[in-house]
Amino acid sequence: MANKNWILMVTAQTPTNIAVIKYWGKRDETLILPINDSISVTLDPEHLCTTTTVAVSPSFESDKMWLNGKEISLAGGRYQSCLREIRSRANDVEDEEKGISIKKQDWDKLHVHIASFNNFPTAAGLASSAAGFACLVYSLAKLMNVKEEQGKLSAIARQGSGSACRSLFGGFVKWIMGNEANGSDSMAVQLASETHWDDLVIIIAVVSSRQKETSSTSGMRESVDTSPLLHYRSKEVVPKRILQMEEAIKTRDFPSFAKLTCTDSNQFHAVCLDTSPPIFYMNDTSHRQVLLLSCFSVLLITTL
Ligand SMILES: Nc1ncnc2c1ncn2[C@@H]1O[C@H](COP(=O)(O)OP(=O)(O)OP(=O)(O)O)[C@@H](O)[C@H]1O
Ligand SMILES: C[C@@](O)(CCOP(=O)(O)OP(=O)(O)O)CC(=O)O
Repeated sequence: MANKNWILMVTAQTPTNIAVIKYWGKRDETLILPINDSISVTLDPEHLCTTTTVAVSPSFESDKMWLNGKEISLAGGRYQSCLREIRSRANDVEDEEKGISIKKQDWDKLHVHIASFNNFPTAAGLASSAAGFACLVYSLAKLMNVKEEQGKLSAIARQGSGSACRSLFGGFVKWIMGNEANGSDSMAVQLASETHWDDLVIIIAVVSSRQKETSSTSGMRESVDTSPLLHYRSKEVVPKRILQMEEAIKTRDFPSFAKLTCTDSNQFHAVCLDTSPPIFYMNDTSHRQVLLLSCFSVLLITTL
């Protein structure tokens, strides 16, 4: 690696996912382990998605990241966890055309530059962290020739943002909460592929592009600490709903799918109100939309 005049790049695109049985609450904040299973639908990549380019070069002096054109700090534990986990699984990379040969052991000394763009509002309740961290992990894994299967990669993306583990798969996806203290069994699995339910159309109505006042991370922390309803929900309600939702997806039973989705979303917002001080994610426009759409018997999957 004496020659410093080379650069190797990988670009990937990852869609966001919308939870139909929601994740809200962690049992481990560092490893990002949830208090209940969740199920989501991954959107088509051409709609709401993240595009991330990761590059490596011997001339880079430190790891750096730009989000939507602005440099952000990689110091946070979440970015560091993803980088560390992927680096520890890196393999040899050969690019004969460019005359590049990176040995497994070189990856610890090389730095990466990351540029990521969301084609939808960031931190506004449309799961930008899901698409963002899934895309980051996927593109880094490609760059470093990581050979793990998708489930293992989902467990790494989970350490960036919980919902990100579900965006590693298309179609209908379940995040199994797992029981192990080290998080090894907390990962996403695909329930059904993107072609399973072709006539299901998801409409995303963006009622505000403004950044949420309470991030999901701090919101769920406050709910875990103060909401009795959340603990009832995670133990008594979600396990049954997960089974019912899996059945509704398997049999393409739209009335059940729609009812479960709306009921779960309403309970999620009820938990937010039960949190002290209460969290308000819906605004007047979203309330009016939910009412209007229920009049037309159409399903609106509320993202938050
Ligand atoms: N493309 C990206 N690459 C890496 N990190 C990202 C990307 N987009 C967003 N993030 C991270 O995710 C954070 C936003 O996460 P947050 O959970 O608050 O909002 P959201 O994911 O848009 O909404 P929600 O999860 O509530 O639906 C950003 O502040 C940033 O740290
Ligand atoms: C309401 C949700 O969208 C919350 C998503 O929360 P995040 O995955 O963004 O939270 P962190 O794990 O702290 O990054 C429900 C869901 O996607 O299941």
